[in-house]
Amino acid sequence: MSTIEYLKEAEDVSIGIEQDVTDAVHDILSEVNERGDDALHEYTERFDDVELEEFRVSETEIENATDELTDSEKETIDKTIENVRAFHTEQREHISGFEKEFEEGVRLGQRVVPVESVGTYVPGGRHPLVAAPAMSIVPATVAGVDRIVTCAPPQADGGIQPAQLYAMDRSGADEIYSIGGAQAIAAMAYGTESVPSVAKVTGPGNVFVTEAKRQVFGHVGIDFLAGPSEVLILTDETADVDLVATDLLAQAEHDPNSRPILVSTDRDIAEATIETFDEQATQLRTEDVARECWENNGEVLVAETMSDAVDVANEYAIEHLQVMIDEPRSIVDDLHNYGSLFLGDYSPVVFGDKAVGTNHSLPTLEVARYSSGITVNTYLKVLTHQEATEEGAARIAPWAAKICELEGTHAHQLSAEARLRDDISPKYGPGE
Ligand SMILES: NC(=O)c1ccc[n+]([C@@H]2O[C@H](COP(=O)([O-])OP(=O)(O)OC[C@H]3O[C@@H](n4cnc5c(N)ncnc54)[C@H](O)[C@@H]3O)[C@@H](O)[C@H]2O)c1
Ligand SMILES: N[C@H](CO)Cc1c[nH]c[nH+]1
Ligand SMILES: [Zn+2]
Repeated sequence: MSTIEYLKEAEDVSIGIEQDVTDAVHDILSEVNERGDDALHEYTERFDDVELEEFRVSETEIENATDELTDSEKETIDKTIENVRAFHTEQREHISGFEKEFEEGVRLGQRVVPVESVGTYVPGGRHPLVAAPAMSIVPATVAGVDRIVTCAPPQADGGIQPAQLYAMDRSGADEIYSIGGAQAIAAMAYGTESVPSVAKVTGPGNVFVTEAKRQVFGHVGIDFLAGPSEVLILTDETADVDLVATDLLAQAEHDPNSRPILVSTDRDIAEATIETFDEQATQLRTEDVARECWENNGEVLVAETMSDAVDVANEYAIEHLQVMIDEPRSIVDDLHNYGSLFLGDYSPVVFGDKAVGTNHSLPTLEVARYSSGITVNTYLKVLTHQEATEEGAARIAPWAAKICELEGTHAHQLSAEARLRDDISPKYGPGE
């Protein structure tokens, strides 16, 4: 049993999505499915406050966005895309097919092939996230996906924010649409007059986007649920309180529904962080959202021992797990539920969010208990195959037939028995 004490506890500890969001999203999905572009126009006016003639972004708009950026801005974005490509290319090299003779005359194997078409959502409501296109689109290009469709919400002028649009194009999107929220997920899942349907929808977003992905799952594939950002920082008595507070704020500013959590083995550090968080928040241009988030969802826990703290981290199965203790590597083997792990004072979440090359599209809502974040695997299928020679088949047929007999699957039994050969097949049948 872990011994922990809450200095600050979120009032509503439910990690689920509220029923009113579920209902609203259900309506949006049904309307887009039934009425296509007409519904997209209505929702874009209602939620994004713009009227659009075309959802598809033209080559000219992409060129204009590119012209609006300075060389240095473009180089910065290119560098992030390059880093994400390098990391995911390495990842691809560690996923392989194989074929092997498991029994004489029976070869079994697997091939790794890309999903044919994907739709990637790029968040852009509060902040048009500029590194986000690389995170969803680049791994799809590395996997070899044939058709990559991508959507981001329109800004006040009706277009996608220039730096974000540039990043979507440079990351390798084939088709870019200016559509946000649940309606974008619906369009990519069901297809409309303007937007093609795809086999799998991926990418993070707010609660509406996340719930929409949950509801379209089955009709199309999804990556996993990647909702409002979360961080759990684990500290001991050596932590630098200023850094801890800064890094909590960095996720709190994302969304009022974000979850910034501190678990410390040292009470003084925990109390000082609460004070410092408050002081630093006043300096932020994003203070309102960060405070609302901290007020509703911020948590501070004191754990008696490091082992208790590790148990708490595993129970939370948080999106970003930041370890700011004397020897961060000493507990790595004990940590097994997280989206991505950040070790030491010099590896803040923002590096993974924006720059180093690991993926920032990560599971939230305790989904890290069963899923990892976006990897090249997200866009691949592992397809198995088998080939037996006549002799190999004759060796397998008896026991396949026997299993069928036990089940009563008669046609299966006959299919197996059609491959028996008196000279090879071992004896089988009742009593043998
Ligand atoms: N888990 C991850 O990997 C990850 C990564 C990046 C970002 N994020 C999260 O993405 C989110 C981005 O959220 P955002 O809101 O800024 O952008 P967003 O693009 O996810 O959502 C904006 C859209 O939400 C829709 N919307 C807004 N209010 C609505 C309402 N009342 N009803 C129905 N639809 C509505 C609008 O259509 C709008 O276009 C944040 O929560 C952030 O934490 C998560
Ligand atoms: N922290 C987010 C993942 O939850 C990713 C991100 C992108 N830009 C800023 N943050
Ligand atoms: Zn972030």
